[in-house]
Amino acid sequence: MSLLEIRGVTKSFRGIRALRGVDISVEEGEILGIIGANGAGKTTLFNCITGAFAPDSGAVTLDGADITGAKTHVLARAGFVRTFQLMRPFGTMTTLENITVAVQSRGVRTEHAAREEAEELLIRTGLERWMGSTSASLPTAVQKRLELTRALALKPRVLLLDEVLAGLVPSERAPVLDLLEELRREEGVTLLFIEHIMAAVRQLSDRVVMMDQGAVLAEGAVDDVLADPRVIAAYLGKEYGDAA
Ligand SMILES: Nc1ncnc2c1ncn2[C@@H]1O[C@H](COP(=O)(O)OP(=O)(O)OP(=O)(O)O)[C@@H](O)[C@H]1O
Repeated sequence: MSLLEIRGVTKSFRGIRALRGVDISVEEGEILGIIGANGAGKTTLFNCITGAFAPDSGAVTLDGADITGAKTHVLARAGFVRTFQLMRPFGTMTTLENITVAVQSRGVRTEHAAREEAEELLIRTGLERWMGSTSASLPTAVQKRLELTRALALKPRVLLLDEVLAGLVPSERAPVLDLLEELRREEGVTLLFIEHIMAAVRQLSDRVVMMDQGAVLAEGAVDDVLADPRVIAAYLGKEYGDAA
């Protein structure tokens, strides 16, 4: 049994079939890259896994337990943490306050202990010089690292990243990728990430799923999927120039 199993998941929005029977299994500790053109259904899949939407049909299981349509807070307790394409830190709070709140949300801790842990995390993710800055004032690249630090503070079992590298220039991507590699090495976190930057998909993925028009078109080892003529025709042929 895989850690996370998505079976026959469908979801429509007023006649638009965003997901048409998606089957994906994810092993514990695996890093799964999810690629596909705009509108392929990637974000809707995340929404169906993390409880933002209930699927119309199909099932999602975690460790064999049915979590289909469970509420976001129940899934958060089960260890699902998600980042969004548009980041959502509390803009008027400082970086340190944001991470302290995330640490506290894991359970009852004294404010002092939570703050200490938050400081350690911010040092680890290279954000110590921004500890006192309000989150809204940070440059995009730093906000992305803050979003990842917040995810780390929640100690995820399954982490879902939605285009965490979007809007970053290549030199800004490297520290984010290093952080994700470290997460894999040191925390053994199971990671599902949606990404258009193919260099990052190649670097991080143990396996890749390519979605097209609400369905899985190809899946397997990263080199095989990226060389698959159907993937090139449906996605890479159009976008690889920009994405690579
Ligand atoms: N809340 C919603 N209401 C209506 N339609 C939606 C909603 N969410 C997604 N859709 C539609 O479902 C389809 C799949 O969208 P989705 O955002 O999942 O694609 P995506 O692969 O994540 O694309 P992108 O790479 O642009 O983020 C699209 O046609 C989209 O317009």
